[in-house]
Amino acid sequence: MTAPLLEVRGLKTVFHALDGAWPAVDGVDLVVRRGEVLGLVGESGSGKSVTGFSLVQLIDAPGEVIAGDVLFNGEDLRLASGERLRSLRGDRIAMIFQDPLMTLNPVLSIGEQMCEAILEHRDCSRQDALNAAAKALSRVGISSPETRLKQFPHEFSGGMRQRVAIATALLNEPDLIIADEPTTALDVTIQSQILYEVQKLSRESGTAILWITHDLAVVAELADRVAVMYAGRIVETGPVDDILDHPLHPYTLGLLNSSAATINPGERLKQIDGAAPRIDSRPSGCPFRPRCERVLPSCAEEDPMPQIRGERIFRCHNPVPHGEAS
Ligand SMILES: Nc1ncnc2c1ncn2[C@@H]1O[C@H](COP(=O)(O)OP(=O)(O)OP(=O)(O)O)[C@@H](O)[C@H]1O
Repeated sequence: MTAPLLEVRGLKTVFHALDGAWPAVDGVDLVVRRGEVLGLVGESGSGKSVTGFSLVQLIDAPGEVIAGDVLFNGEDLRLASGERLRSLRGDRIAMIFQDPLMTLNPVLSIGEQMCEAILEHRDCSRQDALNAAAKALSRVGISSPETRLKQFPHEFSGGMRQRVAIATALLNEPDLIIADEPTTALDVTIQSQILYEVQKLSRESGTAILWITHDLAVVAELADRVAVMYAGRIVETGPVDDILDHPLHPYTLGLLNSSAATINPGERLKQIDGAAPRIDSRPSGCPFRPRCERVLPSCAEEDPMPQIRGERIFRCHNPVPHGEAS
């Protein structure tokens, strides 16, 4: 088994409000191994993005990371200086967002900003940086890269802009990419192309990816392993095929039954009843219990601890038995 590249233990991030400090991320444990794609999946508001930003210490007030270890290559990023974090971000760890304009500067040409991203972390000539940028654009399927480098972000379509953002993220061959819903805004064909290319690139360069998404179809297509998030914690983790074949947590089963991508032709989609709780009104015990079809009296009394079954970890008092995953 490959050594973990990223190991997160007990990560807790709160948002301070007048009436208290409410946990958006509530004791998250995660492992990302070298070169793998880990899909972090869950409904809106489950805490996926806040987890991504907490990992790289990019949480601003009123948010605050208040507990946990974030070990990247063995180094605890929670203890790293601002300077050290800046040098890791964009070099060993890159981020891609749903809106590529969060990473692309609208007033600089693509070539200028890609060069800058290289020269900030590498000692090489501007011409070498430009050559590397052109190569990176070709790798994500952008033709005539030399011409494209002279253009500005607004001269690219949404899909092309996202490819540029991905090419920029890959420039310094990072060990880890944190991708937060980067294909959600794109049409399905472009989404598939980008997923395929990112998977290929990660395999070629050994880059691990934490892919944040609410879409199980993306996870099924791209990920090696999956972590399912609900109400600020990871409720189930395991290899993607095992989770899709036999979810153990009723929430994972609910997500599968409500995704067009994972049900059989002719079957009906079934949404999970109710809505995810707000961070300031989470129920005691298991936070999923008001929506759970397998709820037991003990679920109100005791928050389930993580249980390990082979490569699977889940938090549930009444997991889905084999053969009932539909
Ligand atoms: N700046 C903020 N101030 C207060 N609460 C916040 C802030 N940002 C996020 N939250 C809270 O943290 C919770 C988790 O948000 P997060 O964006 O991580 O969810 P998510 O799973 O990524 O959802 P989505 O898919 O909609 O982005 C949300 O319920 C939200 O209320």
